[in-house]
Amino acid sequence: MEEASIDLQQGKLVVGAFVAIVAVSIMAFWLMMKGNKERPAPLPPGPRGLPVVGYLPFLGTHLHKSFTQLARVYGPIYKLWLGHRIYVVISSPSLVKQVREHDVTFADRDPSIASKILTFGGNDIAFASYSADWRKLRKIFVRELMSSARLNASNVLRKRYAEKAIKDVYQKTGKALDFGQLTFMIISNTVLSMLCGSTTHGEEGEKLFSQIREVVGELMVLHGAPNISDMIPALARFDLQGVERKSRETFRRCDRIVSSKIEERQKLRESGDDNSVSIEAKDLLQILLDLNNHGDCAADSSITDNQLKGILMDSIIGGTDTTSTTIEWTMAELMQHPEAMQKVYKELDEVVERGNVVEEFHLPRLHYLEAAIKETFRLHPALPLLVPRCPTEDCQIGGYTIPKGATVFINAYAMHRDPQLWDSPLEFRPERFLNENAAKFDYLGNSSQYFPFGMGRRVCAGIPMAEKMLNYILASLLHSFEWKLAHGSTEVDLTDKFGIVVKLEKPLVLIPTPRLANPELYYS
Ligand code: HEM
Repeated sequence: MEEASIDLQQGKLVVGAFVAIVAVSIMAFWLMMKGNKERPAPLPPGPRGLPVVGYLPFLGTHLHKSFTQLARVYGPIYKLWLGHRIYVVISSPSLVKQVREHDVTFADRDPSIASKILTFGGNDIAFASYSADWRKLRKIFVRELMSSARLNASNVLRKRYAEKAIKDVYQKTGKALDFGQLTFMIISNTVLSMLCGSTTHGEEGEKLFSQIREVVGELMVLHGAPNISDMIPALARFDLQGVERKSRETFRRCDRIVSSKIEERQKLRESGDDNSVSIEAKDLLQILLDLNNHGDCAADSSITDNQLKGILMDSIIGGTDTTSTTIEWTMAELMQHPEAMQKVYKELDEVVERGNVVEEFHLPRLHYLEAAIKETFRLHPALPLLVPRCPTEDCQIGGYTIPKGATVFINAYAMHRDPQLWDSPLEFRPERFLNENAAKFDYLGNSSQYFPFGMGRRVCAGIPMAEKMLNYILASLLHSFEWKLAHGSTEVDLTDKFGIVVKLEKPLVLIPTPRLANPELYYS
């Protein structure tokens, strides 16, 4: 009996101990999981900088290149302290995919002091915070400027200015031309006439375009320049690099250009001499002025004076410099690769034929030319770091925390040249964008390794117009002329100059020779 009771007690003890062990293990596991959940993921790794200024003194002048080199050391996501602010740089497709999964969180911007000044206080589309106002402006812009109907109607303008330029170039046969200046002129003429109807001709026109080109160039540098006042707000009032002062000067010049166009139109309206009802002349400015005159700016489609100017500026800047710079880069790469240039000419001869000038209906059949443009975007994305994003809440990417309010750069330049993603990534090979890859790598940001126009809800708002202008103007200039390097050069200098838009440091100077079958085609 006694033995049986001892056995029973021992059995109870064993079961009790077992239950206790299981309970303690469950508790420990629960506590561990709870602890894990509550402990935030760490910040991304990154280089140590100096006290106060952080890593700023080591960044150099070409941010896209410095950021690419740092990724080799710290990996595809890293942070930099620049002054008191944290910057995160992302450069791998899997992390880009995660950013896209948090698209709304990353849809905000945090414009620098310069960008705020230059965009009428963030009253544009590109630098506006993610808000009802941004949605309204972007909707107006896409509906009024980018719809198929509007773009088809403006075909006549692209044709007019391309033909005018071809005629001018024909008269300068055998002479050296600044190719970038030529394309900027065609594009700004086209964009200005889409925006504000008529353009200015003769000497006055030349003066206006050189002003616009200068101002847009300054703007691009100021938007992209690292400014210590942004990083250490306490120093902002000293404006140590003079960025704020320069931005205000540039802004005044921009404002004068935009305001003069608005005043011109208002005078015409008052005098009743405004013929802005025809499809060609019912331009963006007219539509914006109508929306501006609604009076009630809280209403769905009404816009303020600053928003009106902000949209116009975005269209001029977004529409001109990015596109003409890309045409210049494509031409530079083709000049450097005569075998690719010959393939472009062969395709033009087959599709368009030398007895005709290029028309927009030819463009969908110019597959090699399109591949050459895509390859240029891969090597020289006009905005290599896109426009920086700013998460609206703490967010985990790649196992690291990106804190709310950080400035996030997505380094398209690094991914477009990553040897793990592309064969011989530094070689110019349009073939990689032919056949099935033509659709795989589109401009809409569907691929996480190729996105020259950005991605998600802040993707470039001007893609349809950019695509039409790029392909048509390049095809027309190539089909009409053979080009050779000026000054006896045998190589193109492909050194780049950093700004929010990255350009060729030295202008591409070329000599044209006519190649159409009939001289009359230059005077059509
Ligand atoms: C070669 C031509 C162009 C390139 C490479 C380009 C590239 C870009 C890029 C990378 C962004 C930032 C996207 C992001 O943050 O994800 C952007 C934004 C923008 N682009 Fe373009 N762009 C071009 C032409 C144009 C044109 C022709 C226009 C209009 C006329 C335009 C208007 C805009 C606007 C309004 C935004 C701001 C979008 C937003 O924040 O909601 N762009 N562009």
